[in-house]
Amino acid sequence: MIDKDLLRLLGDKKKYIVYTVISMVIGLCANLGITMCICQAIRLMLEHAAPGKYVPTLLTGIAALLIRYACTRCTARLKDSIGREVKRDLRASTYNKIICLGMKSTSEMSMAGLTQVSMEGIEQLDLYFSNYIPQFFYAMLAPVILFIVTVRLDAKVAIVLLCCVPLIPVSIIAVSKWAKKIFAKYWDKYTAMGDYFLDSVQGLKELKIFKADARQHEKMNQNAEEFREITMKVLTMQLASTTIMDLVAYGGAGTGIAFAVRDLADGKITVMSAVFLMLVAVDFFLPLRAFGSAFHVAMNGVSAGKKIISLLEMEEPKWGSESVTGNEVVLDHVSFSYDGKREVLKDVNMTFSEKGMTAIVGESGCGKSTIVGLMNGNLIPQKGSVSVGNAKLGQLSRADYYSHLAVVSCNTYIFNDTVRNNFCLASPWATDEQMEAALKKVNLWKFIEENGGLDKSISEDAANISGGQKQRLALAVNLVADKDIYIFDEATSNIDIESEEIIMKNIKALSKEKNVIVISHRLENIVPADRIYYMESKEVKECGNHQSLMDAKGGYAMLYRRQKELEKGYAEVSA
Ligand SMILES: Nc1ncnc2c1ncn2[C@@H]1O[C@H](COP(=O)(O)OP(=O)(O)OP(=O)(O)O)[C@@H](O)[C@H]1O
Repeated sequence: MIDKDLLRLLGDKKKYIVYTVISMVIGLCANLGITMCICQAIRLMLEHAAPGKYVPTLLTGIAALLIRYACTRCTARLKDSIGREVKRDLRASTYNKIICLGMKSTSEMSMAGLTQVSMEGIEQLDLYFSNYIPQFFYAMLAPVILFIVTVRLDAKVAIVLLCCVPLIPVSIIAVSKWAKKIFAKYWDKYTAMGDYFLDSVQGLKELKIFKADARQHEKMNQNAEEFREITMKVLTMQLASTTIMDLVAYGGAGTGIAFAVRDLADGKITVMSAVFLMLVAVDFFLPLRAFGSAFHVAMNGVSAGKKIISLLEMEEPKWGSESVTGNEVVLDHVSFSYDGKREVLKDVNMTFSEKGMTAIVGESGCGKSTIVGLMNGNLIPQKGSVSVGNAKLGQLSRADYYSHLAVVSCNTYIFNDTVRNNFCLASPWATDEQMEAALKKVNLWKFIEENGGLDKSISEDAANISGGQKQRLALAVNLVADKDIYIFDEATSNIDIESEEIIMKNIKALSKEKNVIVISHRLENIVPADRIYYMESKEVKECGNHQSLMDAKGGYAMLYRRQKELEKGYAEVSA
């Protein structure tokens, strides 16, 4: 009933659970004190005692009431602390994990899934830790304490009540299997609905253009309907379970009371004992009844907790603490597979010199972007190694390596901020003059100057500038950052010829000083490269400069000629 894995997430907060249970137990004892005082008062009334005789009972009752009040406040505060601190710690650890995983986190778990797990999943776990776990221990202790107190008054009644108590956990266990399945499905449906919604909103433009929005709308409705159905199942299950627990609790208490009344009628117990037993009979069951209610809410937290654990247990790219000593990047007999079954890179050897331009080309799907993933440390090769300078990538400090590395791709993110602040994110020390010079290099300064200068605001994902301007801005930001190793992964795809030419001119100039690695579908762009690796179905097939590869008349030459013909044909059609 308590998940050990989830308990581990509590860390050093376990002590709060102990304090909470102690506070609840003291509250129960105070409650028993109040009940005893009520019984004593009834006895005094039956004996027509003088008012002065009520004073000690009244004072004891008030003291017990105050203790009870203090315990209730204390329990609430402790539960609140558990919830707050667990949430804070889990938010910090999921956030740190997402940061450590880098791009891996978003490639292995959908964005909606990540958001739901790190926001709502953690909220659900709050109830699991702050309510369910303390209630579990309290529900185990309370009937035993009550038994010890009542057994001396009427052993038969105490035994009957204690024997009926386990019926509640039995009913909880009976529905728990059903509940587990339903809650697992509930979370799956919930995240699926979130994924679908986010996907549809992100692709709304395409949906409108394809006139597929109505169909997507229907699918979204269907997802929402499935979620409604599973939610109704959850509620039905909770209602059924609560009804069963109520029957057991009040049925059990009723049976105990019936025995007490019979013993009173037979003269075996005093009126005071009978009243006391009647008043506390239901208390045998209420803690377990409350535990049963917490159980259903907790089950939701368990499903969310499992997802959080699977996120926290995802293997992180391994980094060390060494500093970068050189900028040459070497892939030595590298083989890689995403799923451990299908190899996507096989025995790849590549050298990217400290200075100069090296290109990787090949048909779509041959493994070029996978090589970028290996070079930026987000992927780890199963065989072979990636080295930078004299050190293996895994030995380097990530912060130090990233201070030497820039990766510019067609979807480099531009933040929803001013142009200046986008520069400052990468280079906090950058001056306005440096930014202006970089923007001039990429032929963007005139546009920026006419539109508010460096204070121009860029909207989310650069929606208020063109694709070519966005990519030129990304290049300018990275030029100012002044790194040593530049990877351009399809940095010029989907943009106008003018922007492409400007970017390629800058890349070539950069390669005089830096290690520049270019991946481009358009082979014309990599003609000036000092070295070209031509890949075909996961392997490096050819290597050399453009002329030597053309002379070799192999796969590269064929691909280059085919592209040239296509471009010529396209130019004729468009003319
Ligand atoms: N995250 C992933 N999980 C599983 N397989 C993947 C993943 N990413 C890529 N692949 C597979 O690995 C192979 C190499 O993909 P990669 O993206 O490296 O190729 P590429 O040469 O960059 O392709 P393109 O030129 O189209 O961008 C492909 O068969 C692809 O389906």
